[in-house]
Amino acid sequence: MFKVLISDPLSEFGIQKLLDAPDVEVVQKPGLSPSDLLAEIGDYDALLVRSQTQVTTDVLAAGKKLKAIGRAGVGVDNIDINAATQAGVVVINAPDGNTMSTCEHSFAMLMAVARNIPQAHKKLTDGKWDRKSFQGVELNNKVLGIIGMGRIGTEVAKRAKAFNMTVIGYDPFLTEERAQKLGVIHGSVEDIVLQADFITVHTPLIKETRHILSTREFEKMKTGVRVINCARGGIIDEKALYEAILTGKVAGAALDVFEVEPPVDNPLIGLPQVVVTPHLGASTLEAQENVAIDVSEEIIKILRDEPFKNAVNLPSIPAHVMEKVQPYFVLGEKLGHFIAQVTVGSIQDVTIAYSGELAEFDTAPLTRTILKGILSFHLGEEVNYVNAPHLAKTRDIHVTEQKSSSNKGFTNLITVSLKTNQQTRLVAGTLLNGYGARIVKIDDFAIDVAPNGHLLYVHHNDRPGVIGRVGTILGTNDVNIATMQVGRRDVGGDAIMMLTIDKAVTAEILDTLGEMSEIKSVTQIDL
Ligand SMILES: NC(=O)c1ccc[n+]([C@@H]2O[C@H](COP(=O)([O-])OP(=O)(O)OC[C@H]3O[C@@H](n4cnc5c(N)ncnc54)[C@H](O)[C@@H]3O)[C@@H](O)[C@H]2O)c1
Ligand SMILES: O=C(O)CC[C@@H](O)C(=O)O
Repeated sequence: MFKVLISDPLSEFGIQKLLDAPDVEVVQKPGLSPSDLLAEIGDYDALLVRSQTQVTTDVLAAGKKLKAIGRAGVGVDNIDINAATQAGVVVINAPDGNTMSTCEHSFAMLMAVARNIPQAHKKLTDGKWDRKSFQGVELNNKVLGIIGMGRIGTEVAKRAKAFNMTVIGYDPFLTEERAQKLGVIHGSVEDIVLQADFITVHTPLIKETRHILSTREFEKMKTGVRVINCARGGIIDEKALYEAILTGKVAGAALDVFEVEPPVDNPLIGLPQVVVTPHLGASTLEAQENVAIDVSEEIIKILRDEPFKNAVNLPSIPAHVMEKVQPYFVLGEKLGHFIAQVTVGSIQDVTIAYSGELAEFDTAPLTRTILKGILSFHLGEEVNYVNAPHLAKTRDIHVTEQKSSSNKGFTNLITVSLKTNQQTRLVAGTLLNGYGARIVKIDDFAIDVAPNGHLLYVHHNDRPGVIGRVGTILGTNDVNIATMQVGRRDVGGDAIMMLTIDKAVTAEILDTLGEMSEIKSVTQIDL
C-alpha cells in the first residue's frame, strides 16, 4: 500500500482518483507545520502540495521513502528541485490546469487597475459617493507589454487583442512566426519598457527574471504606465516599484504575488494606486479541480511504475519518441545491469553507442535507464531514473553517447562499454522482431541470449570436454540448464559459454567450476 500525504488544501473532487485507488492510502493534513512535516514525511511514498508547503532539503532528507512530489499548480519554487533530483525523487507539476484562471485573474487585475474598481468599491462601501477620485483609463488603443509569452502570457495576449490593444510580447522562445499568428509585435524587454501603457509579467521567477523590472526600467517607462504581476513576487522589484509610484512615473500596479508571502510590512499594500489580491490567480473551482486531477493521476502512475508526464526534474519525452524508445528501456537497463556484473574494478567511463534507426531519436532517456542499470548493481535502490546521471557525475564517471545510422546487421543495436581502472568490457543488445530482447555480443564474442533470469558466464579455453564437465557439475548440484550458447575466437583458443539456468548457483558451485583447469573465470549474472 502506497502512502500519500497532502499537506496543502486540494480540491476533494480533484483528488477523488487518489482516494479511490485501492493501493493508495491518502492522508490529508492541510496546513501541516514545517516541523510536523519533517516528523511525518518519513512514512510517505508521495507528497502533494500547492504553494504553501516548503519542500526543503531537510524534508527531502527526512522523506526516506519518498518517490514523488506533486505540485498542484505551475510554479515549483517552493520545492528544492536539486535536492529532489539528488534524492531520486520525481517532481511533477500540473502546468495546464490553471492557465485560464490565472489569465482571467490577470485580466481582471488589469481592468481593476485601469478603472480603480477596488478603491471605488471600498469608498462606496465605506459610505462615500465619490465620482471625482476614480477617473480611469481605457484599454482601447493602448499598448500592452507582455514579458513571458508562455501559456498564461499567450492567453492574456489573445484577450488584449479582443480589447483592441496593441500587444508587444517578449519571450526567449517566442518566434516571429508565432508572434505574427497571435497578432503580437515581437519585441524586447526594452521595447516594452519604452512603449507600453500597461506591462504584465508571466515568467517563472528565475535568476534571469528576478527584478526584470527595476529602477532602470521604471525610469525609461512612459509616465502613467500601469504594471501587473500575477506570476511571482520578485519579478518586479517591489522597492523600485514603490519609488516609481511615489514619483508619479507609475500610475498604478496590480499585484497578486509578493516577494514575501504573506507580505510583512509591505509598503505597497495600502498605497491608493495599488490593487492587491492574496495569490488568487489559480483560485477558481475549475483550476483547483483541474490541477488536483492532473497531479493525482500522475502520482498514481509514478507509484505504480507506469509512464507519466510533466516531470519537472526529468526531460520530457514527446509521445512519438516515447513510442519508439520505450521498448528499449527494459533491454537498456538489463544491458547496464549485465555489464556492471561482469566488469571488475571501479568504473571510470561509460560509453553507450546507439546504431540503426534508434540513432535518429533523443536517446537521453535510454541513457538514463542504462546508467540506472549499471549503478544500481553497486548502489542498490538508491539509484533511479531521476538521479542516475547525477550519481554518475558525483562519482566522476564520464558518460559518452555515440550514435551511428549504420545498423551493423541489426535494425537497432545498443552497445554499452564500461572502462574501469582494471579493464574495459562491452555488451551489445538488440530487440529482435517477434523474439524480444537479445544480448548479441559480449566483448568480441558473438552470442544470442535472452537477458532474463539467472545466467552463468564462463570464460574458458576451447578444449574438448569443458562444456560437458560444466554441465555435469551443474547437474550434480541439481541446477537445470535452460539454454547454452558458446562462442570462441579461434579453434582451441579463447572461448565463452553463456548458460541460462533455472535457479541461482551457490558460491561453492561457482568455486568448483572456477577450479577447473581450462576455466579462466565464472560469473553469475542476475537479470
Ligand atoms: N498567481 C497565481 O496563482 C499563478 C497561477 C499559475 C501560474 N502562476 C505563475 O505564472 C507564471 C507563468 O506561468 P505559465 O503557466 O504561463 O508558465 P509557462 O512556462 O507556460 O510560461 C513562462 C514563460 O516565461 C518565459 N521566460 C523565461 N525566462 C524569460 C525571460 N527572461 N524573459 C521573458 N520570458 C521568459 C518562458 O520561455 C515561458 O514561455 C509562472 O511563474 C507561474 O508560477 C501564478
Ligand atoms: O496553488 C495556488 O493556488 C498557486 C498556484 C500558482 O502560483 C502556480 O504557480 O500554479
